[in-house]
Amino acid sequence: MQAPADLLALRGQIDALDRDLLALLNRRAQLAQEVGELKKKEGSVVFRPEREAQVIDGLKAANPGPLKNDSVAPIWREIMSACRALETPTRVAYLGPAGTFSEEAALGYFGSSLVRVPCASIDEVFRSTAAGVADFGVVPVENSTEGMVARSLDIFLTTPLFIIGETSLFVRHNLLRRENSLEGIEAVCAHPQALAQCHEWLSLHLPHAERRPVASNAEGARLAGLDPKLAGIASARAASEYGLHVVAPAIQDDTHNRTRFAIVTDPHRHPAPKASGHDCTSLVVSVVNRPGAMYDILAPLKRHGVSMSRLESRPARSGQWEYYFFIDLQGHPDQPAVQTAMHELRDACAFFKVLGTYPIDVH
Ligand SMILES: C=C(O[C@@H]1C=C(C(=O)O)C=C[C@H]1O)C(=O)O
Repeated sequence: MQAPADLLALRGQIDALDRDLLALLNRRAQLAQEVGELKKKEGSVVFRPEREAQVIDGLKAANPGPLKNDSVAPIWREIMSACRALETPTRVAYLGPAGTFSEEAALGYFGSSLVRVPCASIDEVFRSTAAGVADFGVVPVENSTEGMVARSLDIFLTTPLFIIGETSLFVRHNLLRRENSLEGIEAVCAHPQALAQCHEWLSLHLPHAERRPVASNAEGARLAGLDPKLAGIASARAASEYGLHVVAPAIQDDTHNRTRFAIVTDPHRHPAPKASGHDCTSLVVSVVNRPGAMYDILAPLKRHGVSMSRLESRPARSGQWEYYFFIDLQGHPDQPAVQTAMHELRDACAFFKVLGTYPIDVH
């Protein structure tokens, strides 16, 4: 049946605009190529997280609508990803295999024009990035239900890599299986964090099924694809990747479940991002255990008006100190108040390491 005339007319206008957009995007891509040539001459790096954050911030501020501001960031991340790929390939390591939330975080942050380097463990993500097999690594650092990701934080203590960005993701866990039914599931295979985040649902609906921890949720989905007695807990993308049914969607106990990821790289190959205007500086420190030690950490921040957006403690395993504190400060060391507060903090601490300074995640 012929579409009504006004629909055809509107679609005609959309087609014409798409041609204009394509021409504009190609002009943008050419400019990015020229920027790439300049960078090559200077011997400087291609990826500039602070510039990309400013591009998105600026467009959101200028957006007259009706396009929602939430749509601006993902659209321009893709555009910048495609432009960046014309300058140089971006190789990104993350906890694989295909279909993990870490992969989704990598695609959300860098856009889909990237070279995927899936790794078998968080340790391998750090190792591959340090060895130069990947330019960047994406590692989970905290979850809104389960708290910190201990393995990542432990590696941060000693890794030579530093953080140049952050991204966070709504994590929706789904029960996946070959059969579209809950009958006859003997074991649920997933990453220990996912099993923990779905604890109440599993206790209620599959009280007799074994909870089997595996290296990643995608690995659990892969195993569920091989054996009808197994189920996995993973993303909807993993379901299509492994040909499984979503037997029960969104089974996480907390509907606002979010995971925050850090983007890491080698400081010998990549400079620290310059100030973008909305930045975060991550530190790990320890103090000798004596009365007032915690006050000594907090006092310099109060004195210089620097806000702290995160304070996490982790037991030290050396026996020498009691705890390490992971601290996120709002701001960039280019700002005198932040720099002075960090100097004073360093003097008050037995151990002090800057993990990185980077633009705050823009949605
Ligand atoms: C074009 C540039 O290179 C990259 C691509 C960007 C873009 O497409 O806007 C922005 C920053 C860089 O990550 C640039 O540095 O300006």
